[in-house]
Amino acid sequence: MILGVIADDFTGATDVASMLVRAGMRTVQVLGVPEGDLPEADAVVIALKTRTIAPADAVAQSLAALKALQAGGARQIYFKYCSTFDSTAEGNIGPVTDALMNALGTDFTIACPAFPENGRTVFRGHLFVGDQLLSDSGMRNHPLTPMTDANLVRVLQAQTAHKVGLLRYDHLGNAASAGERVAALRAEGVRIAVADAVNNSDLLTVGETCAELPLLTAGSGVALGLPPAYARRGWFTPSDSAAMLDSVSGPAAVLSGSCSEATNAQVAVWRATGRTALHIDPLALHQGTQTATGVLAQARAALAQGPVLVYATAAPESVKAVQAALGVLAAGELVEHALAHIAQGLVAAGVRRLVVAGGETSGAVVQALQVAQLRIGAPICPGVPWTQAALPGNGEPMLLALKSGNFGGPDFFAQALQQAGVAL
Ligand SMILES: Nc1ncnc2c1ncn2[C@@H]1O[C@H](COP(=O)(O)OP(=O)(O)O)[C@@H](O)[C@H]1O
Ligand SMILES: O=C(O)[C@H](O)C(=O)COP(=O)(O)O
Repeated sequence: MILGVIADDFTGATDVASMLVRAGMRTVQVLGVPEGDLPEADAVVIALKTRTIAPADAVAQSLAALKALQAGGARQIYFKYCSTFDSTAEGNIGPVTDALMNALGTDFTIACPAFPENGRTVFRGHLFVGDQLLSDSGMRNHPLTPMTDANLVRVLQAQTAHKVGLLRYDHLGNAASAGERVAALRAEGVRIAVADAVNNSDLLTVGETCAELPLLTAGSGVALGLPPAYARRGWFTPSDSAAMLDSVSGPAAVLSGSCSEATNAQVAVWRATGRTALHIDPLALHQGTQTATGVLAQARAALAQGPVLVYATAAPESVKAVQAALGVLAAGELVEHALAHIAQGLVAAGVRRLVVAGGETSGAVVQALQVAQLRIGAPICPGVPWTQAALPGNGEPMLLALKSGNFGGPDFFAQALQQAGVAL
């Protein structure tokens, strides 16, 4: 193993795994910290569900993942978080980064969430989503991690006691210049440098500059720049390793717990087609006037007519009203548990092609399905591949597309299902 990745949510894990596969690395994703040995691969991605949990718990799980990756022989560790730097004020990007640095005995790393292909760029330390500052984008309304400050140096400095600096765009013309700037930052006592990146060329420079650091922290974008740097060092030979997933038949479904602008649009497009779309109302769930079991029964009945969408996805004002009534974390858990229960019931009813929208949602669903490992297939869109799991017990194949909330075009759900051979 060359690269060991610790991802703080499940869609982010498949996102970075997909980027590594595209760059020719044989990549396997495991879900949670496995008991036994890690599979043999160029890169192993350990998907955790630590983005919004208590910092101490996120640190403990990340250190356990580090231990497993080190036992697997990883040369470099990559802490993967969201391209929109999703975190609460307490963390967990800062606390986990600090803990991993201490465990690895390193005094310097970078923080580079940029993913220009999906409109995430960092300029002078400020994160942009398209042409909007992060704090002006839809991410300001995220249910669990509202991002209200685009200045990443300031955001990260509030999460760590170590000095945070900036590897600015004008030092990224080439790896030599970037390396000189890194040396200067280290001499100034900077331990974590936010790295600008406004295009893929910057990511290639960052990859070459950072390929021999014990640790780097990033979104999935840097996974574009690292493999070429590894190949230049003779560490691996790129191959077309995107898994040819099995052809899987059987009913299909979409479960959506993301409330991002992109997912709201995707739900609206699906509903406009007249296909089955079943709404989960968190307040009704809480009051008992709606139950996950009841929605599951409706969904199972509708499978005979074709793929079904079950969604809690809602506009920001509706989400805020639910959170005011139930509490932020309680509302999130209530919906995640409902969608996880429905996922279990749909798989028991024969669903074998499943799209899940939302990082926390995907974590809850995949954990409920007790899936241990994913083979990474071809991308549906940048950052979202189809993956293949073996269901516990009989090992029957199942296709899963774990969609990051902000990724994919308006017609993503139909596009994904058609790519998996579903007739719509
Ligand atoms: N209508 C709703 N009201 C309140 N919370 C909701 C609602 N729908 C979904 N949620 C919660 O919002 C969170 C969305 O997070 P996530 O699944 O990671 O989506 P994203 O990928 O867009 O960040 C989850 O905890 C989910 O349970
Ligand atoms: O946007 C990214 O970098 C990742 O794909 C990711 O972490 C998405 O997280 P989300 O919770 O699904 O938005």
